[in-house]
Amino acid sequence: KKPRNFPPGPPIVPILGSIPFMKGPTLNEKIWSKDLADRFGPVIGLIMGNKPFVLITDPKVAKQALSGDDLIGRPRDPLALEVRAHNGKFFGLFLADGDNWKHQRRFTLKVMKDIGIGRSISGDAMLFEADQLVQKFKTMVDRDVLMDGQFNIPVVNVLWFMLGVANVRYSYDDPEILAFMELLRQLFRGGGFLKQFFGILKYFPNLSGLNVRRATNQKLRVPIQREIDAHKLFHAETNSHMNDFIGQYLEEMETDPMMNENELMNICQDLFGAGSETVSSTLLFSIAYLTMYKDVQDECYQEILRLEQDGTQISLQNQNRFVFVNATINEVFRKSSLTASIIPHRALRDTQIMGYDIPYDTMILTNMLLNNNDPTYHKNPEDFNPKRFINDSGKLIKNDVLTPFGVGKRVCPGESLARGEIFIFLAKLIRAFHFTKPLAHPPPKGDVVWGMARLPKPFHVQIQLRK
Ligand code: HEM
Repeated sequence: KKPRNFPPGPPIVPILGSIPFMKGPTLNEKIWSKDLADRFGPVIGLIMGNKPFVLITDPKVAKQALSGDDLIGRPRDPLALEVRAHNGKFFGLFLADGDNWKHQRRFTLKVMKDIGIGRSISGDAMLFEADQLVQKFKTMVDRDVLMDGQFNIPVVNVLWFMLGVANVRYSYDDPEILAFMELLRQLFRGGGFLKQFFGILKYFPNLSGLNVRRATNQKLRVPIQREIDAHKLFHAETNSHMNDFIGQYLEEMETDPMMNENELMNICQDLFGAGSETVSSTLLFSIAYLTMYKDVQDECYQEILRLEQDGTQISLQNQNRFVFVNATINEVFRKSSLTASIIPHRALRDTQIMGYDIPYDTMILTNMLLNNNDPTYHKNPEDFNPKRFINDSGKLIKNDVLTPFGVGKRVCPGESLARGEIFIFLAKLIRAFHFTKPLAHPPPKGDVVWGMARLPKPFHVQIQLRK
């Protein structure tokens, strides 16, 4: 049964809930369709399986709803409970909620600000990785190259750098990092939030991918645990201060009873899980769009050259001066809609949105995919046009509707890190290479495959060294 005064939505039937009354061939297409918003408006009440679920399609309503405290829980995903919970409780950042989550998040944000983006040293790590990538790409020029996974190692290296192995970087053929990366990829590509509507899937662990997810998760913990142990040993032997994330967390544990090794392990898993495929996929989408829209690629290159001639090098400190490159990155976020929605939220108490009743435990999603393609917010949304993010005075426009990192109290803690990395990698690549259509394969079209997010379908390009 639908709850009383629930937001408007399609009728429901037993077991499947609203699904038979939603248009589209797949569950993803049914949920993110324009049809639902056209029929029911900005706040839509659905029943999925037997669970109440509210989809917010208006960006202003989403911003307001998510900035309060009522809707910042995370649903108790029955499949994630099997894989990540201890005694029925979630730890870390991604899946947890409540006071413990708030505490861990506050500490993580503080340390990430100190070491992640605020310090030039992490910018140096990004520049170093970007230069290695340029060297790697130089071995692939003048032929068709399959773009799939090229950015994973440099992106994971930057994360390892921040978490705790500042003096070690993995090379492109290191078997251990390749295996680690493949696990992250499997988790992200095979995942999908919508499976959680159907708790029954946990009784079919092979069919639902639960067994693979469980094994992958176990394997991911191994190198993280090794680093935690190495930090503990180093601290015990030298008693010296450690300024990377793992080191700072271990030191905090000595005085703060809410911090413990289990939380630390879960946070590290979350940072890798949320911070690798997202960034590398955005970079892949960027290469696809730059190849498709040569004029945009040329304008990025001209900006980089112009600033270089004025003495402005590609660096985190100078990031804001590269207006057109940053506008292009925003347009990649909009056009790809890598994140079609926020990660599902949960009502922590009975509450209201726009006068409708939202009962405790209701799942909440937004529809950023729809907003990103809505002509009310983005003129001619089908065009790839970075200039929509630049005003008449040549400054970057902050567009409140484009929110790839979410909004409100659970907004992505990795936004600055991600934007910094994407900028540095992309600017360095555009400076060195020209990306053109492949010779013997179909040209990229920005095609998407669904996993935990909308991910780029592998495509071919030709890489030419700029003279
Ligand atoms: C292109 C890159 C990225 C995009 C588009 C992205 C987007 C998002 C979105 C939409 C959310 C959900 C917000 C919500 O539920 O309301 C999120 C959460 C999160 N992201 Fe990111 N993200 C990116 C990169 C990163 C990076 C680099 C890191 C860390 C190193 C990271 C760590 C996290 C974590 C830990 C959460 C969960 C936060 C919580 O629930 O408190 N993300 N991200």
